[in-house]
Amino acid sequence: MDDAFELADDLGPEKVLYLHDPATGLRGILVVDNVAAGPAIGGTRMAPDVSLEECARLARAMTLKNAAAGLPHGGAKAVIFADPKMPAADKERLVRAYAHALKDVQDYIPGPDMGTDETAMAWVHDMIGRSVGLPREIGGIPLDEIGATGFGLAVALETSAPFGGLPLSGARVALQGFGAVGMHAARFLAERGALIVAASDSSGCLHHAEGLDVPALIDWKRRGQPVADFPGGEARPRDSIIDAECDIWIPAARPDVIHEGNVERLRARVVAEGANIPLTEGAERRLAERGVLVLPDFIVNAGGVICAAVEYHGGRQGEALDSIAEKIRANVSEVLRRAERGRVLPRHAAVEMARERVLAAMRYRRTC
Ligand SMILES: NC(=O)C1=CN([C@@H]2O[C@H](COP(=O)(O)OP(=O)(O)OC[C@H]3O[C@@H](n4cnc5c(N)ncnc54)[C@H](OP(=O)(O)O)[C@@H]3O)[C@@H](O)[C@H]2O)C=CC1
Ligand SMILES: O=C(O)CCC(=O)C(=O)O
Repeated sequence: MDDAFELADDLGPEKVLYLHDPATGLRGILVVDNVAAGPAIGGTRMAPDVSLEECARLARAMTLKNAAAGLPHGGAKAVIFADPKMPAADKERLVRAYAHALKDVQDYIPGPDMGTDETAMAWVHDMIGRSVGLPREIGGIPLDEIGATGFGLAVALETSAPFGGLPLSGARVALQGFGAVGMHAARFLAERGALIVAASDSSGCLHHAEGLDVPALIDWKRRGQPVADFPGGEARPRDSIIDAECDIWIPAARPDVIHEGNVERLRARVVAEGANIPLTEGAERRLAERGVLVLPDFIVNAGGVICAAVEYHGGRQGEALDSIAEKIRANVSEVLRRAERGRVLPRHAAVEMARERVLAAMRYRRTC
């Protein structure tokens, strides 16, 4: 896509910036989608291969997510084109250059995303005094460390049980991605009695029909080991996660991983979208035809940004967790009730609900 205006509709994007710093090699994009409710919060992704279109779709997901959660913030997303596994000193230089490039973009508050973490947000904060998802030592609520999004996913799945979902006790769960979202979702679900029967990362997949030892696997992964090398399960190719025999499937890695070409392989009865935009529209439609309940990303993975907003406004960890539980419970019930009433996909009900809120916020703006 060459022309950013091709992305424009009635909500945004409001601003698209290309960032380039020849001295450090920084190349990046920022899409500020909509700021009607307040300055935009959204993650900064470090990855070599994200398109402008994907960044804009992720920014829109943030607009809808923040509006659905009733936060006084609009939506944005940024990408730094680079390998997140580069040496720490190079990463720090790049992230600091990125922060410097954003110093005057006051309507964007950077948060962590794939390839960035609390430390990266501390560097951004040090440069421009503005970021969320900070380490505890500088007054933050380290949202990835505490597993804010994984906690929200467990609450969402619990809430969905009476609306065509499943009781968590004994449910077999497969997770694609075992990073900040995936590993904590596994932990909170296992605590609620679920069996984690498969998990994958970028290099492989691990299956165990009787349930993986989640705390031991988390410890293993934190020591930098690939999940497939963990001794307590059977190693299989990375994408075998799609074929896992399970009741609940949780994408917690990259966008568009389930599409029309592989959707028939999914065995689950419920999909909880931990990742952002992990299923194509066609795949979601097909799953609905098969009676699979798909819980939409921007409703169920809002735990991280709710936590970030609580931190930004001076709240504490306990308040953040209470707020995540309260908002996600209310939204999942509301969306699934609307979907049932209107006989529409949960995603359509969720978009309708969030758009109503964004449009209402836009009507208060001077420029409206
Ligand atoms: N962090 C948060 O609070 C939130 C994150 N999200 C979304 O959730 C998703 C995951 O984010 P997060 O957990 O923070 O990211 P992390 O970088 O912490 O973890 C990503 C995980 O995905 C794995 N992975 C990457 N590519 C693949 C692949 N092709 N197949 C299987 N696994 C893969 C990585 O493997 P490896 O370990 O080998 O690198 C890693 O385990 C993203 O879409 C993000 O936008 C949404 C809301 C909030
Ligand atoms: O934690 C944040 O502030 C960013 C959240 C985010 O980017 C997301 O929810 O995808």
